Amino acid sequence: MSWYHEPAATPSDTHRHSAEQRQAQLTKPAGSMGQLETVAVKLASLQATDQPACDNVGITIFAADHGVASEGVSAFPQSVTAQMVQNFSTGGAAIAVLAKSLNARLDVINVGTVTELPELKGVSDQRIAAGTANFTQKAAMSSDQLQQALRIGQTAILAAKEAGSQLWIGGEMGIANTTSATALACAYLKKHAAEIVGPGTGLDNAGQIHKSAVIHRALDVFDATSQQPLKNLQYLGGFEIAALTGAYLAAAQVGLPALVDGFICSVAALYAQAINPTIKPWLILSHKSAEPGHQAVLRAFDQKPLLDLDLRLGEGSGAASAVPLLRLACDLHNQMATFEHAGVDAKG
Ligand SMILES: Cc1cc2ncn([C@H]3O[C@H](COP(=O)(O)O)[C@@H](O)[C@H]3O)c2cc1C
Ligand SMILES: O=C(O)c1cccnc1
Repeated sequence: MSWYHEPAATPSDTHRHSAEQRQAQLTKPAGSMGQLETVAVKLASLQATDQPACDNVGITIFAADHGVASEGVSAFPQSVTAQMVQNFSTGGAAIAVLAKSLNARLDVINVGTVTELPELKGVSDQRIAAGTANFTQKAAMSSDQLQQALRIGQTAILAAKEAGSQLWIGGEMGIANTTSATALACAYLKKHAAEIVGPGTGLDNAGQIHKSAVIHRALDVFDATSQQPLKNLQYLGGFEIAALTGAYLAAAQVGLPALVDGFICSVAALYAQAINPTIKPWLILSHKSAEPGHQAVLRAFDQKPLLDLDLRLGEGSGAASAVPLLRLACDLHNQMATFEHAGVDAKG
């Protein structure tokens, strides 16, 4: 049995129960704070505490290039992946600004840009290869490379846990990775590419038709429609997507709640869940991406994302944007008065 098949930690039923009881006693009609209530209860159960908190947030961005970029499936050139890694390091990228504003720790792991990068502040060079292979021609990566990527994700989680994170956010950067994520979603959800393909960084209609044909071709070549998540990841994935999958698996195993970002991260989480269904309780969906495929992927989780802001960036930016909401949910849970304490009459 590989490490990722080991069962996830067990959320605390005792703390879930007492958090539910506390919510019922707070000075508001029961359920009136909607998902802010349920997510606070969930965090109390996952963190096994009466005082859930998201003060210490760890963010890890995995970056890698994709061979399938050579099929012309992105509105941007492949060089942007490595350039954005530099932008993460110097603080100009959206996720860097969000992390700073949230006072969250940001770690960037280069799992496979095509170009080698100089030493950069906050960036760890763990390149598995110079990008994946073009998966319309051959498997994106070898099974050994897949194992490496999963392990890198696991190691990142151990570091986040060690640093005292109460909540972990994964993010990704990789030009053409919506093509990889869409192919993976098609393989798992048994969809045709044309049903769920989207613009990614901004393809027009013709571009999306071409992208869909490329995915269709890849799925034809590999017959990857089987429910074999590891094989699908190897054939159609990216190093950053597989690292995210490994990270979601490990987060659940070490008992670290993971706030899942948009389309690409959700696909990685979907695959983590397929590999090891026990991890399910540890995933919190942050937002619904504007990328059309996300709708279909979200249906495979039995929870509603917190936000719907038409975001479609990636980098973990949607998850980071939901952190203030989670902090508010925790404050409400921890600080509101009960009916009894405030002398407010309870429901008759
Ligand atoms: C400047 C820039 C910053 C980004 N940050 C995230 N992405 C997002 O866009 C890419 C996926 O879209 P596609 O499959 O169409 O290439 C990923 O790198 C994703 O993280 C970016 C894209 C660009 C251009
Ligand atoms: O939702 C996402 O993760 C996303 C959407 C478009 C481009 N990159 C990422």
